[in-house]
Formats: sequence, structure tokens, C-alpha cells
Amino acid sequence: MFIGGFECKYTISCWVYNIFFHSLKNIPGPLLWKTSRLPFLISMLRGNLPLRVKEHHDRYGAVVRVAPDELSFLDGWKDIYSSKYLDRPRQWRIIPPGVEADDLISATTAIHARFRKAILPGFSLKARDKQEPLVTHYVDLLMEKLQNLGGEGTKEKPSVVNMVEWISYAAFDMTSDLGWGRPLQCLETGRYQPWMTMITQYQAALFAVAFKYYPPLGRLVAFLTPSFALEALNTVMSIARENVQHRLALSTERPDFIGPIIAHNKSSPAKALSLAEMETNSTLFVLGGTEPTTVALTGTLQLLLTNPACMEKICAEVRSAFATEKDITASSTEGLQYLNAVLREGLRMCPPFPDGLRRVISNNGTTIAGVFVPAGMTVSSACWSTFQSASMFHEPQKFAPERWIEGVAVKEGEKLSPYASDRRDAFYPFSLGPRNCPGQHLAWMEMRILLARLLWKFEFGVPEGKHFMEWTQQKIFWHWQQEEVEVEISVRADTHN
Ligand code: HEM
Repeated sequence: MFIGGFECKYTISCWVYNIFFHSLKNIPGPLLWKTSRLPFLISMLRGNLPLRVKEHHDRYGAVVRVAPDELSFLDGWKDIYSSKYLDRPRQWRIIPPGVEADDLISATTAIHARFRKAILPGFSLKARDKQEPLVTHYVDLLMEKLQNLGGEGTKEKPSVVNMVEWISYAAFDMTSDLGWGRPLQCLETGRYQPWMTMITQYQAALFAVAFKYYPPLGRLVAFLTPSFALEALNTVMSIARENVQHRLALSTERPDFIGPIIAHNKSSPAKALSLAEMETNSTLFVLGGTEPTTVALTGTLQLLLTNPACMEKICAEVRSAFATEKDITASSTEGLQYLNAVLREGLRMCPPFPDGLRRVISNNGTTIAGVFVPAGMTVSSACWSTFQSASMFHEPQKFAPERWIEGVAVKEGEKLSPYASDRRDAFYPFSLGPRNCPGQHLAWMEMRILLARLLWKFEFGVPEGKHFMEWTQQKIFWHWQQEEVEVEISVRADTHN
């Protein structure tokens, strides 16, 4: 009774402090969110946090207080992510129960810097060029599988295919070959490995984040994690262990992510990655390299199918540019203006990481987008809020690939494009700074080759009576939780080469 009364008084005094005395008291935001962390966490666990934060920006402006000690900025990208004084908050550094070593995501600044030095050569443009044959091998396999599905669909009788599954099979096979030295054989078998569906239950990981905001509960995470989830984790880590061991026995010259780490370990033994660190990071490569690429590509395909004029234009560009499918490569697709614009617009409309990548201020405070923020506060900019804001992009809800062409190059005397003042300088789907995406060169190559080859080889359509789910109806647990993108697919008549 006494404890209950004390807790009640303590909670109310925290609320009063947060509203009237907190150092962020003058920053606008919804009253309940400014008062307590709970509305933020409830929204996060319901899978709609980025959508709610965007609504708050629409209502309160470019800077919003989304929790007592957290601000969201529409345009804080460079100030937040380039600064060495801002790091990932401890609540968002998740090491799953039973895993000992850090990976890039959970590592503190010093460990992260050591990891990045070791891994970056495997993600350079030079490395990506050497990885192209391996990527092409899996694209060939995907095309073959799609062609054979349903006994070669024809225009009159197309096959219906869930592209989310097939693109993610291809992406999983590519990244597991690059990260673990051998493919997971998703394309070959036409299915996920059973443990893969468990390990991608990101909602469960967000529960762990929520608990860490209340330290006594955080300590319970290991006890509360269901035994099937622990088993899945154990399976993944033992697969990673086995694969890393297998990879270590192969030649260092293999053009994958692990060769450069082995070389780094030899040349800098003091800064070498331990076996456990190689296991956690290679697992991150496999997971981190699959879902975002799948979301970006299937989201873009869905947008093209619901915008027939854009589909017609991109098909015309791709089909006239290449005489044979073999001509479609990383370098030959680099100059395709409309294809590249479509992919950028796909990343704007369906950003694979829609939520803010949170950072905590560790020095004496810093200025972000003109607002001074004291030490200890959490800040972020989110792809969804920025890319969908009418103050950043003209007609943000419209799929308009031309904004990346007309808006950029306006010749003298030409009518100014309505997209000319789009904030392309705030377009960071891969983030920026020391923790940006190292896989972006590879991702661009995969996306360009895959989309170009799919559109060159196949005719796509929406099955009769089928309506795609509204993009924003999907839950967001780190990534969009895509159910399916079922499409009609048939081989184009004049593509047999
Ligand atoms: C369209 C595709 C992709 C997008 C939009 C994307 C986006 C991002 C973003 C925004 C981050 C920062 C995450 C954070 O700070 O929490 C990130 C990190 C990362 N990405 Fe990607 N990514 C993509 C594809 C890939 C691919 C193909 C790989 C290859 C393995 C990859 C590997 C990684 C890794 C290892 C990190 C952690 C980097 C670090 O913390 O230093 N990503 N990605």
C-alpha cells in the first residue's frame, strides 16, 4: 500500500517535471508523448511508430518531442549522423540472449570503428565489381526458376507468383554466399530454411528494446524469451559458426565479405576480429543484406504495377537498351536514367528503414538543425517522416520518378519543374556517417540488375480482382512486414536468346 502510494506520487511528479521543468519543455509535441515514454513504446510495439511520428511532424513542424527525452527532426541528417559525439542509445544495442560477442549494430563507438576498418574493404566499389559474377549467378538462377514456375506462364495464361518470396530467396542466397561462404539454397529448394522465419521476428527484438527503457524489466529479457526463440537463435549461431569455419578453410582470394577480414586479422593481429565477432558480424551481413533489398525491390515493383504509365516507360527504356539479357550488367545499367530514377523513387516511397535511427548525445550538448540539444537526449531523423513530408518533397505521396530527372537538371530558359525544390540533399535511405550502410554499392548493383532483367524478360500484371495492400497498412518492426506481392508473370515472346 505504502509502496504503491510512493510509486504513484513518483510517477506523477515525473510527469509534472517532464511537462513544466524538463530542458526540452519548449519543444512542441503531443502532450502524452512529452509526458511519458509509454505512448512511443506502445506505438513501436503496434508496428506504426514511424507513421505516428510523421503525423506529429505534420502537426507540430520540423522538430518534435516524441518522448520526454527524445526529439525527432525532419532535417537533422547531417548534424546527427556525421557527428562523432552521437552514438546508438544503449536500449537499441541489442545482443540476443546467449550471444557473447558484439556485431556492428550493438558495438560501442571504439569497437565499431575496429569492426568497420576490418569489413570496409569487402564492401568497396572494387570488391563489388569482383562480386558481380556471384550476384549474376543467383540472378540467373532466379530467372530460371521464375520461368519454370507454373510451366512457363504465357500472356494468355500467366503464372501467379509471390515476388516477396522469390526476391528474398535470391537475396538470401547472395548474401549467405558472400557472408558465409555458401548459399542457403533458398532458390534451389524454393523455400526458406525453417529457422529463418523465426530469426526475422523483429517484433520480439523490439520488445527487448521496450524492456530496456525500464531497467529492472530489461534484466528479465533472457528469462522471458520463449524457449523456441532461444532454440532458433542457437541454431543460427551454430550455423554461422559452422559456415565461418568452412569459409576460413577456403582461399582468402574469394571475392566475398570474409576474405578482407581474414586479411585484416593477419596484418593487424592486435585489432583482429575474434571468431565469435566474425560469426556475429557475418550473420548480420546475411540478415542485413537481405530484407532491405527485398523491401526496396518488391515495393518498387508494386508501385510500377499500380502506375502503368511509369511501367510502360521503364519497360521501353530497358527493352530498347539491351539486345540480349546477358548485356544487362552492373555497368551497362548505370546510365539508364529512368531505371535509376524509378529505384530512387522506390526507396523514397518504400524506404526499407522507415524509422529513426536513434542517437544519444554524449558530449556537453550539440546543435541540430539550429536547435541546441543538451547531453543525454536522444535524437533522430527518420526516412518516412522526411521522405513523405510535403515540406521536403513536392506531392510526396505521388510516385513520380521524374522528380529525380526533371527536378535535378533544369536548363536555362526552361520552365522550373515542380520538383526543382525537392530536398534531395535530405535523401539518405542508406543513412550517412560512420554507421551508414556499407552494403549500398552492392545493393545498388543488385537492384539495378534484378529490376532490369525482370522487366526485360517478363511481362508483369496484377491478377484479376487482386488489390495490393496499402503500403501504410503494413506493420513496421524495423522493416515493413511485407505479407506478399502476388503478380502475374509471363515470359515475353521475343526474349529467347
Ligand atoms: C536497399 C538496400 C539497403 C538499404 C536501404 C540499407 C540501409 C541501411 C541503413 C539505413 C543502415 C544503418 C542502420 C543503423 O544505423 O542502424 C544500414 C546498415 C547496414 N547495412 Fe544496409 N541497407 C541495404 C542493403 C544492404 C546490403 C545489400 C548489405 C550487405 C550485406 C547491407 C549491410 C549493412 C550492414 C552490415 C550495416 C551495419 C553497418 C554499421 O553499423 O556499421 N545493407 N543499412
